[in-house]
Order: sequence, then C-alpha cells, then structure tokens
Amino acid sequence: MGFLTPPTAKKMVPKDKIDPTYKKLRWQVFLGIFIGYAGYYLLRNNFSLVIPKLVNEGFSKTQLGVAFSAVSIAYGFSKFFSGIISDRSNARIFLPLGLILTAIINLMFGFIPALTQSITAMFILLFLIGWFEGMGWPPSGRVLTHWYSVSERGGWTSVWNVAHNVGGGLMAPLAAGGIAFFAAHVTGMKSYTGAFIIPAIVGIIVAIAAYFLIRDTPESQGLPPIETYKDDFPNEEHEMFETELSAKEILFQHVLNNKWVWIIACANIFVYFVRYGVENWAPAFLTEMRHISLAGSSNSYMIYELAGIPGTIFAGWVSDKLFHGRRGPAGFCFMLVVSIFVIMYWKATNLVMINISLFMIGFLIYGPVMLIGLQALDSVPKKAAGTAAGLTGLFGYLFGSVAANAIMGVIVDHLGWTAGFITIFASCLIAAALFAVTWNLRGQEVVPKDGK
Ligand SMILES: O=P(O)(O)OC[C@H](O)CO
Repeated sequence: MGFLTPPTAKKMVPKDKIDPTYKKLRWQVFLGIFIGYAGYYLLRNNFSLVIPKLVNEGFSKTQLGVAFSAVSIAYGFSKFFSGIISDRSNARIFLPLGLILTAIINLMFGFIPALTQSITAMFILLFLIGWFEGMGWPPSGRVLTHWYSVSERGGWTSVWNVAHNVGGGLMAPLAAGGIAFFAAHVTGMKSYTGAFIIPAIVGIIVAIAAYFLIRDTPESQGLPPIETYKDDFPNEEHEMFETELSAKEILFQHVLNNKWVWIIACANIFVYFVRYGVENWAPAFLTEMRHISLAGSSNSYMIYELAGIPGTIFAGWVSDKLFHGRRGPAGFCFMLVVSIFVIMYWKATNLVMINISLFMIGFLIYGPVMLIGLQALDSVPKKAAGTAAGLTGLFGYLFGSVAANAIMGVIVDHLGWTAGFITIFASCLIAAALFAVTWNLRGQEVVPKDGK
C-alpha cells in the first residue's frame, strides 16, 4: 500500500541545526505517540460500560462476554500482523489510521441501532475494533526505536507506556459522561450510544493531533541516525542497520529465527497470566472470599491500575541505570518480588493489607509488561521491532490473557482459590526464570554483513 510507504531520507540539515532539531522533534514525536496510544485506550474497553445497558435490554452476560472476547482475540493476532506491516510503514500515517478506523467502528455502533441488537453483529464489530486497536503499539515501537538510543530507551519507553494507563483511566469518565450527555440532551437515540460516540470523536481529534506531531524516522527529517547522534550503539562494531526490510526478511531472518524473541514471547504468557489473572479475578475474589462490597473491590481494582504508573517508570529506570540497558535482570527481580505480594494478597484478610498488596502487585507487574515489549524492540534490528513486539503480544494475549480468563475460572471452580493463587505464584516464578535466561541480553542488534 503506497500511502503507507516510509518516507525516504532527506538531505542532511546543516551541522549546527542537528542538535536543536533533534531536541525539538524528539519531544514532539514522543508527545504524538503518547497521546496517540492513550487515544487507542479510550476506545479499547468502552464497550464494557455499555454492557449493563444491553443486559437491561435482554442480552445475557455470557452472550455479551463472548462478543467482548472478540476484542482480545483479534487484538492478539492484529498486534502481530500489524507489527509486520508497521515495520514497513510510515508511523506518522499508520498510528492515526488505526485510531481513526477504530473510531469509525465506534461511530457505527453509535449511529446504527441494528448493530447493538444482534450478538453476531456485535462480535464482528468488536473483532474489527480489536483488529484496528492492534495498530497502535507497533508504530509507537517504531518511533521509540528510531528516535531513542538503546541506553535511554528504557526510560522513554516506560514513560510512554504510562499512556495506556492514562487512556484506560480516562475512558470510564469519558464514556460515562457520553451516556449522561446523550440521556440529558439527545432525543431519538439510546443514551448508551454516547459511550461510543463521545470517545470516538475525542479519538479522531487525537488521531489528527498525532498525525501532525509524529515523524517517522530522524533520517526522514534530514537528521543522522539516533545511534550516531547519541554515540550509543547497540553493538560493539558500531554498525547500524538502516535498510527497510521486506516482510519475509523481517519474519524469517530476524524474528522467527531469533531465540530471544521466542523466550521473551514465552515469558509474556506468564506475565500476562499474572497481569490479567489478578486483575480480572479481583472483584470475584474480594466479594466472595473477603466479603468486600463491589464498590470497595472496584477501588482496589483502581489502586492496582494506578500503581502501574510509578511501577512502569521505576522498571524502565532500573533497567537503564542499574542494569545499563539490560531488561532481563530487572524483569527477574520484579517477577520474584511480585510473587511475594501475590502470597500476601491471597492471605490478607483486612482491606488495608489487601490494598497494599494489590498496589504492590500493580506496581511490580506493569514493569515486566513494559520490559517484555522493550526487550522485543531491543532484540532485533530496529526495522523489525514492531514484528518482534507483535509476536510477544500475540503470545501474551492468545495464551496468557485467555488462560487468565478461562483456565483460571476452571481452576477456581474445580479446585478452589488456593489452587488459583498457586497457579499465579508459579507463573511469577516461571516468568522470572525466563527473564533470567535473558540476563545478559542488551540491545544485541544483529547487523547483516552483506547489507541486506
Ligand atoms: O497489552 P497492550 O498490548 O495493550 O500493551 C500494554 C502496554 O503498552 C505494554 O507495554
């Protein structure tokens, strides 16, 4: 698709302009991918706020749950396939395009009543939402690898990663505000359509802003590669790899034959099992076993989410500063310590201890979630970064997240919460062990000698 083709290198700007231009553009593109990815999260889960209204209209939770699962399934596959396309696409176009397509599907939900009257229609549209949502992470990864060198990437990636907590956090008031606005001011439309339409309008505005802010690569702006500018190279030979690759080269020469990517992808299954196993089952565990009200458990849930913000930034800092760009040791430590707080959460009987342990689990698990993506970016040439991160996402969602919902449910139903917590605890240790295998991995970019 021609309009997605990355822009070619521009004539180099004068030497004295390199530093100020780089400084300005690095902030500008960062803002672009930050608000862009937050925009994606405004439209990822807004359907969840519509579910209670649709239940009132006669749909069962099971039906709506099946329809909603389409988002995760499609997202896992799309993050991988979008990664392949995004590695060969202009991030300035690719990121806003996915956001606008997601917004269009939301507008269809909002303006075409028949689409919320059939589970099949909802499944198809939610599948499309999941698919277009998968177009957010890979171009962000492309920007991060092209504009930030390996030793500073941990810090920048961790701050960028907070965008998903910001967008996810803002989604609820925005969608709920949309429902309230439509209920009060719009006649002839169901109030819940506001939960689709208002976030979609904001999403389109964000996509336009992201388009104006993002630039694909430094070279497309007449700047030298980031490694030269920062004098920070991913390998001892100071070689870089600036040739755009074909999809076949990306997949078969750099990703599928890369043992590190497979190890990281496997680690992601267990990290996502812990992330969603704790999060998705917190309301059930707290209400059933600790007799906490639904309102109280939703506060605990929010504490878990918000703790991810400082935790993610701390993990990036630890991996950059303490371990000098190595993500494995940081991930190992975080997963080991999180296992202790999983036990504390399981055993805690009063609300204060429960909330402290959930805060610590949230603080410690979102770091490894980010570090896996970062390790994927680091382990391959930057032209293959999106595909590598996409593969880890595919494993995380298709196996980790699905298991956290389905297998965890079966374990708890048949063997009880003790078995459920032992499974989560074991996942922490397996993930820690897999991180340990990558202990010395540090931006080991492979640079083909023949220039291919
Ligand atoms: O689970 P994802 O793909 O939405 O990604 C969330 C974070 O950005 C992971 O780094």
